[in-house]
Amino acid sequence: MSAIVVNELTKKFRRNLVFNDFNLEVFDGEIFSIMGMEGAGKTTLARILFHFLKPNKGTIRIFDMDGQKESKSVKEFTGYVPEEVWMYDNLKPMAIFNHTLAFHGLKNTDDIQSLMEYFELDNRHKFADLTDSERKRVAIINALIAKPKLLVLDNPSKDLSRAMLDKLFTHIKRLQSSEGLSVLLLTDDLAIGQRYSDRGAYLSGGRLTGIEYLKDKKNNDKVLRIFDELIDVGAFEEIGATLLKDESGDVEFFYDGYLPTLTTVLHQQKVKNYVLEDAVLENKVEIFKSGRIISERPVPPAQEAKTSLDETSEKDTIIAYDDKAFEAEASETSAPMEDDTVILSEAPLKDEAQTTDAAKENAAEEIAAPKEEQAPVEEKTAAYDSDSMILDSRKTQPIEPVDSDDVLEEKYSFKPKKGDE
Ligand SMILES: Nc1ncnc2c1ncn2[C@@H]1O[C@H](COP(=O)(O)OP(=O)(O)OP(=O)(O)O)[C@@H](O)[C@H]1O
Repeated sequence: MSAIVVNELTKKFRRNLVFNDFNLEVFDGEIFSIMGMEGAGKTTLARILFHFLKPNKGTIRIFDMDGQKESKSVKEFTGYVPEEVWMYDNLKPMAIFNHTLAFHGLKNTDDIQSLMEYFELDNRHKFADLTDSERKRVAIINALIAKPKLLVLDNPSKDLSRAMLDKLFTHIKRLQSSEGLSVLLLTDDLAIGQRYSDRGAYLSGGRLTGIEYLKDKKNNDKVLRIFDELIDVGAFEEIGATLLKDESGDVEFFYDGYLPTLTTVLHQQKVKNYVLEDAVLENKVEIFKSGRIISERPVPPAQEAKTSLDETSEKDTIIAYDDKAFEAEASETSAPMEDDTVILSEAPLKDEAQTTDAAKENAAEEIAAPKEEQAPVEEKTAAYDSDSMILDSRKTQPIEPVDSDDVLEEKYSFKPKKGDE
């Protein structure tokens, strides 16, 4: 049984088609990341999964339960850490956690203490007075103490330092092997997705592209640079190459297909001056920033047509879970960020309405409020210094108002009991 199965999901906000026949399967016990630019639809997907938003079309099954009709039961064994955390401002973390345990009928109060220590959180301040990082950690602990089978994390890197993220995923991986926890990680940071997931995919144009095994994955991603004049770009695109740069005498493609096919085309096109190099994450980021889609990997021909392969093309690049490879890539891709490539806190959407049913259904659950970001105090670990791989499509994704019946619930909060503060 899979943790999540989404079938032919379509979601639009007025004329803005966010999901278009979108399909997803997250296996039981895996960490799956969906990586996409800001505005690609990650938060919308999370809200649909938890029935806070109604899709126009499609089915959602969470551990084989109907994500919409049985959403209340689904919430009993799932945890959601939203990008923007909303909680009752006057409560201290401990009171919030005790409420959550009571809601789930659990008594594991020991977990609260150990998780607070692990995530370096104390109980001195009310929620309203916490930093964004502390609020996010409250949401994480709140989700974990309910012992979920599935955890959905929406953009955790927005408020957490790399060191804290590393702690979070160390803990998650422990739960993955001891309890079989499944995780859906939604992120606009490719490095985070690649770093922590078993499998991942890119969300673009309302669909998932390029599902990849990231753990221990050796891949074939290349960048081809051609310095000849008058190149037939179409001939390369036909075999799945994605155009990165098109200037006379300086053309670049991203290619992750079968290399002999590429060298055949190079040969046919009589290309003389070219370089084929291992791609770095930055190349993929470039593609996603530009809105282009990495083509499906072409199927290799049955008979390997061995041609005069460029020496460098024989060398595989290791992306993802191997630490050393990650560090190597991180150092290659740590170029300064462009002006428009910063993480930004998404302003809460004011045009969403709330229905009383959904509000009731989620009473006594999480979660948090938007706040100006403060610099996290945790130390950065050297391996995670490639901060530059953040995607941002703000300028191309205006927020449109939505019909009120599109939204089942925007915020979910709970009412505190007397004496909680
Ligand atoms: N309630 C809403 N009303 C109207 N448009 C919406 C609403 N919620 C989301 N959208 C639009 O849907 C698209 C997807 O937004 P969403 O927040 O899901 O993206 P995202 O990938 O999570 O981005 P971010 O990283 O900024 O959170 C955007 O174009 C956004 O403007």
